[in-house]
Amino acid sequence: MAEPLLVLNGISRSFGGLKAVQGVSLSVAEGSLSALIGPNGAGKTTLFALMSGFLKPDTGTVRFAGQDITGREPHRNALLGMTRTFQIVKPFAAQTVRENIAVGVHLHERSRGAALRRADEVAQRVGLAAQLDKPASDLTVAGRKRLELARALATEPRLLLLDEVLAGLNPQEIAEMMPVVRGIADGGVTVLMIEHVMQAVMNLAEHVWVLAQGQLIAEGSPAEVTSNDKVVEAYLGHGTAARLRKAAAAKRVNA
Ligand SMILES: Nc1ncnc2c1ncn2[C@@H]1O[C@H](COP(=O)(O)OP(=O)(O)OP(=O)(O)O)[C@@H](O)[C@H]1O
Repeated sequence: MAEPLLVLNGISRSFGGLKAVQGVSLSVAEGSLSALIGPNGAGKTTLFALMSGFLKPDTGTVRFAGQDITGREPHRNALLGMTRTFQIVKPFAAQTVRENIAVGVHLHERSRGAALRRADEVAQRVGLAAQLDKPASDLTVAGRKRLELARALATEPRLLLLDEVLAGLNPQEIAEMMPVVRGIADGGVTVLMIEHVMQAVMNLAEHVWVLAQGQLIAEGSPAEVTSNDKVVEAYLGHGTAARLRKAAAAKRVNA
């Protein structure tokens, strides 16, 4: 059987005395659309940085596309097909949307003309075709999120790591963005997303990993993890699962 596209084995990373990520092992299957969730400060972004080479793990290994890439620079990982987006979106404000997307295309394409033409195709995929000539600074928050997605997609990833692409969007913008993410996965790109918007996790993800205080505490389908006591407690505090069950039982008796 072919090795999964991404395999983490016992990954740990501390910052001073803080164990941000502790002994995380997981495998991402090629072609899947999955999510990494967990409370604030759980270590999700750190784990993305460890996968993609922005940080080096203290211990553990990262394998991607059949190769050991532990500690390898992000640029080399992008060439191999792993690209991440960032929570804080920073486009080149004075440049047009087309030029910003072309920056991503240039990973594999030297010709300026070809990169700009390819940018138009990528913009189409994320719903930015009408904004191509605008400076990036003119985009709304939702537009900037789409641009961040487009720049990543322009590098032609096999694995796309999305760090909260829905954060800061209103419910309508979230509803409009979800099919874009689905479309990218349907187009053959393996997607792993960090996401706090549970509606998106429930609707999009086939598989979910839950991180709390640097450790994986659960994994499974969205329905499985959201009904897991450990997960409820990680989000809402110790004893919550029991309290919720008690409240639900009392409600049934009173009904
Ligand atoms: N470069 C760093 N130096 C020191 N501490 C860091 C660094 N990066 C992250 N941390 C700490 O590591 C822990 C995990 O942070 P991380 O950003 O990975 O969490 P997260 O799950 O992505 O949180 P959020 O959902 O709020 O974005 C936090 O306590 C954070 O303060």
